[in-house]
Amino acid sequence: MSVPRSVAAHRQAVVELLTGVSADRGKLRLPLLEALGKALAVDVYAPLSLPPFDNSQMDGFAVRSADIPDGGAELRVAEPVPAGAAPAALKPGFAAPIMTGAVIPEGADAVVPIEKATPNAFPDPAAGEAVVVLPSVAPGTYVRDSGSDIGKGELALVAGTRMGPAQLGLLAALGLTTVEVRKPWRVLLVTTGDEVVEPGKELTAGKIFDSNGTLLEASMRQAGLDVVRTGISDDDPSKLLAVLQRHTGPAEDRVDVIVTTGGVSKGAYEVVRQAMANQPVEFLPVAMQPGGPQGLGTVEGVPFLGFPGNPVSCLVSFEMFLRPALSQVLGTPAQRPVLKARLAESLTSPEGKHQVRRGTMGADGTVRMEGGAGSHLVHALARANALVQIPGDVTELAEGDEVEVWML
Ligand SMILES: Nc1nc2c(c(=O)[nH]1)N[C@H]1C(S)=C(S)[C@@H](COP(=O)(O)OP(=O)(O)OC[C@H]3O[C@@H](n4cnc5c(N)ncnc54)[C@H](O)[C@@H]3O)O[C@H]1N2
Ligand code: MOO
Repeated sequence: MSVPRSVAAHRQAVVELLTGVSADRGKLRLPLLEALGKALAVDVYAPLSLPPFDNSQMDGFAVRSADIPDGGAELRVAEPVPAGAAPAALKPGFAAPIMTGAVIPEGADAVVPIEKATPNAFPDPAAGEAVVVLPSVAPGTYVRDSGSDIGKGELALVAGTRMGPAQLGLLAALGLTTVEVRKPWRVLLVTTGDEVVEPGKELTAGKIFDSNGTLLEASMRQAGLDVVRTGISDDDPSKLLAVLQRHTGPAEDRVDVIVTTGGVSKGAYEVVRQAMANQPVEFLPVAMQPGGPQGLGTVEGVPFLGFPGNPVSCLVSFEMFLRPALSQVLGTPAQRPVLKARLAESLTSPEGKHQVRRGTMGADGTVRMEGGAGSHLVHALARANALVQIPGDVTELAEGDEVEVWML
């Protein structure tokens, strides 16, 4: 019986396994929204400045600050400047009603918010000439300078950046409609087990629906991977190996990583273990629960990860090993946010095993457990928003104790 490997050592082994894969699958030009979650393939430089022109930060009056001495001044009201208009220059002695985002007229160098004007409402342009009394204002007040966010020609996003909402929003602000991203890695995902049937099919005695396929495909897609599914493999090892080998050849069908679920522990029909008998794949215990039994190696040179079959175990395996390793090797996906939280309840944990409980982080910084430690508890998993990390040397924690949580 081999000594269980630590969580950190197993994660490092996954990193090393993936480091051997060529990270460069080429580039792909996609419409912005289809690039969500993918990694930028090239540096992007700003084709224009942001803001593109000096503009007002407030609804108010654009003024020449030199026109207003300490104590304020009465100025004549000029033509209003709505957002989107190209205004005329501001004459000395005038104040132009200006809206947030509108171009600062030539000659103006500050904005006085409408709340500080007397009267504190914009005059009706149809009512003829008007005057307004304004307090003095320093040059530059409430003016958003052209290029103050980014200047034309500056580096907007560096190659490798993960395209989230903010990054895509920036590219849209720069007027871009498409972006070059790294072609995502392709993962072959195979769920196994004679007892497992596709959702939607008939559930006969002793059978259960396949939750792992959906759970892991969703996790992988969220992490920016392309997923190839084969359907559920039964308990025939030679058939399983043949399925995997269809995706390990030099052709188009070759994948970058293979992930299976189930068939890795100590039962009499461990299909994944048996299928890997002549492949450089190691089956080993990791000192973690859920996700203790793991398979790791290569099939015809393609990295292979054999996750355990329990649904929570395979999700935890993905979050603890594959997702962080991808972040490290590819730069995407982003790491899960790691927080400290206070336990809302006491708990116990098995000695010598890093336990990953599922919990809900509250707004008050406490975390409460969702369900028990069992790795079959998919309903409790669906209520959780965090993985609660309990190190292997901790066996008891009291309410209020601090724990590390990974936000899902
Ligand atoms: N004698 C021992 N038995 C077990 C050990 C052990 O060390 N000694 N380890 C236990 C632990 S921990 C885990 S985790 C599981 C891992 O088992 P396998 O990876 O071999 O997976 P299966 O036996 O195929 O399935 C386990 C469990 O999960 C259900 N399952 C499987 N696939 C799916 C799916 N696609 N969707 C939903 N549920 C699935 C399956 O029906 C089983 O209930 O082994 C323990 N046993
Ligand atoms: O380690 Mo298994 O993954 O508990 O359920």
